[in-house]
Amino acid sequence: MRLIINENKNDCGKWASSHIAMRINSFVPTRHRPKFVLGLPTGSTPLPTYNALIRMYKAGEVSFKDVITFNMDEYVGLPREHPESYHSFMHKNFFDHVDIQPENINMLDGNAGDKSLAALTEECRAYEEKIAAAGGINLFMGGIGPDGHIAFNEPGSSLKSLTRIKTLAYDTIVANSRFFDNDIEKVPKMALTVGVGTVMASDEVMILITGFNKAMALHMCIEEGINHMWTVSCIQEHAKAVVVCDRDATMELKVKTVKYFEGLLETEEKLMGGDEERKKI
Ligand SMILES: N[C@@H]1[C@@H](O)[C@H](O)[C@@H](COP(=O)(O)O)O[C@@H]1O
Repeated sequence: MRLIINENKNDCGKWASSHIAMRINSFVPTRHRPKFVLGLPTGSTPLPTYNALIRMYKAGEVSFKDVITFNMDEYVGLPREHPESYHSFMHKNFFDHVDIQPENINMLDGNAGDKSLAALTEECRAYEEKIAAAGGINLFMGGIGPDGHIAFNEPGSSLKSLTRIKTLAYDTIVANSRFFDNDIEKVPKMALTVGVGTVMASDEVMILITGFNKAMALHMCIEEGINHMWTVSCIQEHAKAVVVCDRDATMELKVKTVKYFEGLLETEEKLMGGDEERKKI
């Protein structure tokens, strides 16, 4: 696993966006996977990345014309047009500003069919099937909750889980109430989410972790063992995982850990030259 420590969240956005653009631009289509497949998160953490990607698109540095996206999660029962639905979030903050083809956007429908358990379960099954039909995911970008959840894989989630319905942890409901007038009653209590196993099946995982309130989660992800109570820690087992964090999020890490990862980057820079070359590793 690589840990890229940036000074602040905007620098994280710059690093993550140029990493995504580099992967899209160097993608070679195959019969099995004709288009680049990108997994995407919502939340405040990826906003600097989305903003930077939009700038890069406008500057002609990257195009999403041949990119298929799969979003991580969606609330159950929240109307698609609701300003806090992840559907609205993604269009407002990213899709509406780039050249992605609408038919290449995939998002879970938290109002599928008659919203019965059976209909929602079928929605999740079909989502996994769609990912497989696209050839699997090249790069999954994710954020985390303060409790270390990835997508909506709350503490205790199976590390082999696939896309399914999840009941949200109380901590997550409280954390996300900031988007619902700070009223926990207004926060949906269930969501559809890709599983830990879905994220782990992608070719590469990039997790963004910024802010003091994520410091304990970063510590559990980097310095402790794999644990279903901090589902992001699963990426220790991924063959190609990169965590992009800011200085604030490192506050619970040992000085030695920080210096170790910073030293690795410095050495890579010396040996490999420019940033672009280094990121291809
Ligand atoms: N389901 C989403 C997660 O996928 C996201 O990572 C998290 C963090 O949000 P923020 O980046 O705003 O802290 O929010 C929600 O819980």
